[in-house]
Amino acid sequence: MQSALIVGKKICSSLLLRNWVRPLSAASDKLTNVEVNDKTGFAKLTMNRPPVNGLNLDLLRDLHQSIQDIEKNKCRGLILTSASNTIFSAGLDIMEMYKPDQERLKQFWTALQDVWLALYGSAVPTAAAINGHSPAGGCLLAASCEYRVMLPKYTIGLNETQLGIVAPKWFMSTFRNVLPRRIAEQALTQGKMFTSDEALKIGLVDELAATKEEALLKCEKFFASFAKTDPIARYLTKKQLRHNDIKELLDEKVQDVENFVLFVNQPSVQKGLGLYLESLKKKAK
Ligand SMILES: CCCCC/C=C\C/C=C\C=C\CC(=O)SCCNC(=O)CCNC(=O)[C@H](O)C(C)(C)COP(=O)(O)OP(=O)(O)OC[C@H]1O[C@@H](n2cnc3c(N)ncnc32)[C@H](O)[C@@H]1OP(=O)(O)O
Repeated sequence: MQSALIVGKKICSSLLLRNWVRPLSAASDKLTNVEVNDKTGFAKLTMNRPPVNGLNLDLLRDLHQSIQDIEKNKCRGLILTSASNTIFSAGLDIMEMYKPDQERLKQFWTALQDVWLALYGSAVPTAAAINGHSPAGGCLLAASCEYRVMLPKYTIGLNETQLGIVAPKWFMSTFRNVLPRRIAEQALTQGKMFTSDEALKIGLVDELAATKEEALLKCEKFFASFAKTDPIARYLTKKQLRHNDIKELLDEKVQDVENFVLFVNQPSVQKGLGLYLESLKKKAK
């Protein structure tokens, strides 16, 4: 595990200090970084896998560990964001799916399931400060949170159909939890990527912010809106609302991994992934 959890149980639950707690070790070699504001109890979980926060097995495992740690420490809010200035997350690291090692491929998908289950079902209030592009798996993470604040001039969406991929049911449930059903259906079938303005208009994000700092503040303001609610009642309400989506994946977790492995190993899918990777690399030249 490479996550830098820089808060101990004491700090998080007793809320003693005033500012964001500084990292204990340099953040540059960590895939995720957690900072807890000991005054508010809000945790900032930053993805830090340059260049694009591609969700590979290691980053997913780190994310899972960090979410669990934040949860265990009874933080009062979790803000998911990115260390990059332009990318929230490019979604799944396609290298994990292209010519894969079969055992690792299973672990990879299981790790994604675990991150989703932890984030979507988190007892701690969650928000995403989307400070860059957020396609596919990046959008999944943001949409799994309860609130989203996005910076202008970026794009977000579940673009799977454009890549010849059928998004799994739990990706779709996540979208349906945020968007009106008809808009979710159109967005998913078209594989549409929305600009920040469009995302705001359809309700995929809740607010726009000019800077990352402003986005973080807006996420904190969202958490503050729960000041007068009972945390247990709040969580049980969220839990019930999300119960069916979570149960559906839990009931089919192993089958879902098998579906994924079967799908990814199809020669046509491998060919498509190879071409897509090439196109991304050509674009970078
Ligand atoms: C019914 C049964 C169902 C079973 C389940 C089946 C299937 C589900 C399977 C899969 C689900 C997948 C969901 C996903 O998340 S797939 C990933 C989708 N992501 C994308 O399409 C985004 C692609 N990337 C981009 O659009 C741009 O890179 C981006 C806008 C994010 C950033 O642009 P920018 O110009 O800043 O940077 P680039 O030069 O494009 O990229 C830099 C560098 O990074 C590499 N790269 C980018 N994205 C990825 C990625 N997702 N995976 C791996 N590598 C990526 C890019 O190639 C460049 O590399 P290099 O040239 O520097 O080596």
